[in-house]
Amino acid sequence: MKKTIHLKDMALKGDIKVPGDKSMSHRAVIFGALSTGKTVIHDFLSGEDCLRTIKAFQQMGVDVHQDGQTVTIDSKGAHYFTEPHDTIHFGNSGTTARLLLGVLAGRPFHSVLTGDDSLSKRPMDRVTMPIQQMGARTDGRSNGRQLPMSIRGGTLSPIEYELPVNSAQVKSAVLLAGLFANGITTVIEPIPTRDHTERMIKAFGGKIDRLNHRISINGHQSLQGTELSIPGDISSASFYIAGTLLAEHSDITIAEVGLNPTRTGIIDVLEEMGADIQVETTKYIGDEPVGSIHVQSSNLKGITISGNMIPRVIDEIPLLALLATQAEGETLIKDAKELRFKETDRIKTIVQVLNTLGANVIELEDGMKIKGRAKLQGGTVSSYGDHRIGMMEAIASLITNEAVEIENPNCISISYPNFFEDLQNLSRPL
Ligand SMILES: O=C(O)C1=C[C@@H](OP(=O)(O)O)[C@@H](O)[C@H](O)C1
Ligand SMILES: C=C(OP(=O)(O)O)C(=O)O
Repeated sequence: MKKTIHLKDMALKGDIKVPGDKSMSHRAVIFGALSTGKTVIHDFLSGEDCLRTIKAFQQMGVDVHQDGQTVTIDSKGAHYFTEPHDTIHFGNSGTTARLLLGVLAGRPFHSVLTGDDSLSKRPMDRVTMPIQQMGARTDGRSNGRQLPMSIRGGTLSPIEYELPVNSAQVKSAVLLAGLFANGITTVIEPIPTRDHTERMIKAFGGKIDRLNHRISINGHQSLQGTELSIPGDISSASFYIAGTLLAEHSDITIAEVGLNPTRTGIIDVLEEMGADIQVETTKYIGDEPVGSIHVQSSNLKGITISGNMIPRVIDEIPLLALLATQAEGETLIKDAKELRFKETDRIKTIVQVLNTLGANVIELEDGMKIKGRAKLQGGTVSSYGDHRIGMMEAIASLITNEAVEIENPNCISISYPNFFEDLQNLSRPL
């Protein structure tokens, strides 16, 4: 399957609300299942990845009902989870795999876990190592490092664990396992990563403490079901932000989008690049700031993106690289080796795609160097089955001379099922 798109001579204009945040949608289902009583989730992201999280809990006997963007969970709590009869399939979702490993570590039954080709290549030992230290038993392919894998959980001992990789998924997995441990589990994160787990547990009546880089959680807390709404996903909003900056005479406002500071690195980086962008926090949903982003076409300049900033823009780097091809001067992205462990090796796929379109990007071990003001031609590029690469290619078509033909565009429904319709609705002839 292929999708041909060409948005040259189009501007992006108007107001939009993007679908619910993917990270928060996963976590709302997880905490709803771990809680006692009824949970109602509004504005849930009904993308393939989050549906995998729902299915996993249904397989453990939890009553989860999805009706469009509303999810209702009736749970008696984790003690009532039952051993799944069948393999649990995590599809393409790294978040489901890592966070569910944390939950299953604390359940005294056996589960067999699998994923699609991409997920089966991604490292799981970053999670199995700490949960084994806590007392879970796991084994899997490649010496236990990759899916398919099996897990038998049980009573866990608390640990103090310093993250060897800057990953919110690993942090969250250890904290979730910590809920089943006899005592206080502490995760030390040298560089802050997204903190939706820490914020959301409070909405379910849980307690978690942060002291500088140390996050501590007590085992055996009783969580209570709740009603909550999921704000728009800033990672999805970023595609339109990038498109607006690239296309002439463009001006959009994105409403009701999550503005958690661990996720707004994209705004800070774009401001440094010279973007005309304004952000306003209008309310809080639970502990999460929510508001609007207003952006207009801008001339950008190249910068260096590195260090502590990387986890705050980790999923936006495909877009930042595209923007850098049009900025004045050179952009350097470094300290971003984690990109090699995403749905694709995103350092390789970004470089490959942008160079095929006519850019000048040099691959580095931990990032890339991008020459600005390149004339992008267009052509045929694959999404490589990676939703964020596919969407970046569609946005590139705003500035390519010829059309962009995207091979395997279907993967976009992993995080944004109506992406092409929403993009079309924002596009106006110049
Ligand atoms: O915790 C999460 O919801 C996520 C964390 C990030 O992964 P890592 O924690 O592996 O960096 C991010 O790339 C992913 O899209 C979602
Ligand atoms: C890396 C991503 O997700 P996951 O790790 O959940 O597959 C992503 O959405 O870009």
